[in-house]
Amino acid sequence: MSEFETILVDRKGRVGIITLNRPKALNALNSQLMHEVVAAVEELDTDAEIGAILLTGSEKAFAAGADIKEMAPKTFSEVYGEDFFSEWDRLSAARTPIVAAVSGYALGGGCELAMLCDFIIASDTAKFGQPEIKLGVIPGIGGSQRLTRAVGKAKAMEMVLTGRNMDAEEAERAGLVSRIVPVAELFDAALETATTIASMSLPVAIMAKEAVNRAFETTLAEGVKFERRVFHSTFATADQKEGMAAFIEKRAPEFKNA
Ligand SMILES: CC(C)=CC(=O)SCCNC(=O)CCNC(=O)[C@H](O)C(C)(C)COP(=O)(O)OP(=O)(O)OC[C@H]1O[C@@H](n2cnc3c(N)ncnc32)[C@H](O)[C@@H]1OP(=O)(O)O
Repeated sequence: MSEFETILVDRKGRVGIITLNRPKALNALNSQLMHEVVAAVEELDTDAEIGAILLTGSEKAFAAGADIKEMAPKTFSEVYGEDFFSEWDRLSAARTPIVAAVSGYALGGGCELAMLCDFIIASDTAKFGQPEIKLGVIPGIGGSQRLTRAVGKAKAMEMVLTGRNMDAEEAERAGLVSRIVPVAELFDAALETATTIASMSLPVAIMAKEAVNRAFETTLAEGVKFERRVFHSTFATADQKEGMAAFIEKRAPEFKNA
């Protein structure tokens, strides 16, 4: 695994763990951190030994947003010219399931990074928000789109226009997070979830992820048709044979990721 300065990368079994590590800046997402997270995800994504990725921050902050100090002096020609923040889009191309474990602040780019993951497990101290408007800008890493799809127009519009934060309970009620756990249990709970995902057949997990994501990109009829075709494809895997044989023989499956 490559050497990184703003993140820590570790492995537990088949789970790749990326921990944002700029504690003094509450994990503010500067360019170096962005390059490193994207590189680490891409590296883990192409590693056949990895079946799930866990992305987390510190207890106080998952990430307090894009780095305001780095961004402040930039000009229009610079941000437009370099298509500033477009590098984050590469996370959407990852096929391996990515779980975000969020404690404390997930604001602006931090909330957007969590939403770039496949789902979010939150601690009871988590706070989500898109406060960019208070800085005279708007979300730029997909927040206006992903937050709206996650929580609906009314809540997303209020948050984006006022910069109000949501606590973990509101985020769970609104559908932004899959569940809340006590802060002391967050890492273990998220790792257990990621380990469960990594214990499944990787090609089938990738197909399942692709099918759920298709719901955001297409009509219901097209989405159901896509799901049906991918479901049919699972019968081309050895793991479908193994999974069903294991059930019938009353034993645990031994998936070969094939
Ligand atoms: C523009 C786009 C597309 C996306 C964005 O993400 S814009 C940024 C959105 N985020 C924010 O506006 C949140 C900014 N941060 C805060 O409001 C506060 O830091 C806090 C409420 C999250 C926490 O407040 P607290 O008093 O507990 O801590 P601070 O003393 O304010 O912060 C500690 C340390 O971290 C630096 N910091 C925090 N957030 C950022 C950031 N987004 N960018 C750069 N630096 C950040 C903060 O300046 C302080 O460092 P110094 O003591 O060295 O100033």
